[in-house]
Amino acid sequence: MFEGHDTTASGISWLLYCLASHPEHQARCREEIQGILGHRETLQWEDLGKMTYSTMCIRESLRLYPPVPGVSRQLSKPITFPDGRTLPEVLCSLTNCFFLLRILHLQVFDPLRFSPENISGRHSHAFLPFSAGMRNCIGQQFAMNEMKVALALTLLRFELSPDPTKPPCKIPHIILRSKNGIHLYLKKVR
Ligand code: HEM
Repeated sequence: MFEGHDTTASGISWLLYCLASHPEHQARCREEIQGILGHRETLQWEDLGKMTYSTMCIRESLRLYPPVPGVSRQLSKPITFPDGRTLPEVLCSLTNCFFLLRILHLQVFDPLRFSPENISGRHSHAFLPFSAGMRNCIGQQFAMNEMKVALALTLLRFELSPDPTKPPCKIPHIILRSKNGIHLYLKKVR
């Protein structure tokens, strides 16, 4: 169940963990969602586009905890780089998004990395949770919307905090999981 199921489950789980671990960002997302919904308890399609801060948090969570830690490709023909070095056709090249995303940036949860001004000069391939090119994720918009809905409906009802006795232990298999699960406490908001 790679496409569209385990990926989204992983994305939502790590997102909730990130926000549980960063109450200040969790509160800001909740305020944003409450401001958009007012007295409503369900989301409308138009609401999703207004979740600016929550979207930045989702992207930051995908950067630190990419549900697909790596993708592999087989070259259909050899490539020669400008400096003369070549990659042969048979080589299966692996882009380790997990490595890439974590090494190129600080390992601190900072949603403002994805503010409009901060992303304006950034290369489009600097952030690759959904891969890129011809075989990128066809469900990425759907996945982002699923994550927004799950986040909004959860934060409207619950305050999240991590269980300090059971920190998650990441295992970057095909899908990024936690070996021991992700344990959070939920407290009713109202
Ligand atoms: C957070 C959620 C998701 C993440 C991080 C994610 C990530 C990815 C990545 C990295 C790839 C490329 C894999 C590769 O080339 O080896 C991919 C492919 C794909 N994804 Fe997603 N995905 C997510 C959700 C979804 C959803 C919700 C759907 C469908 C509704 C979906 C459908 C697909 C399909 C069909 C492919 C194969 C595309 C192709 O080979 O042309 N994904 N996804």
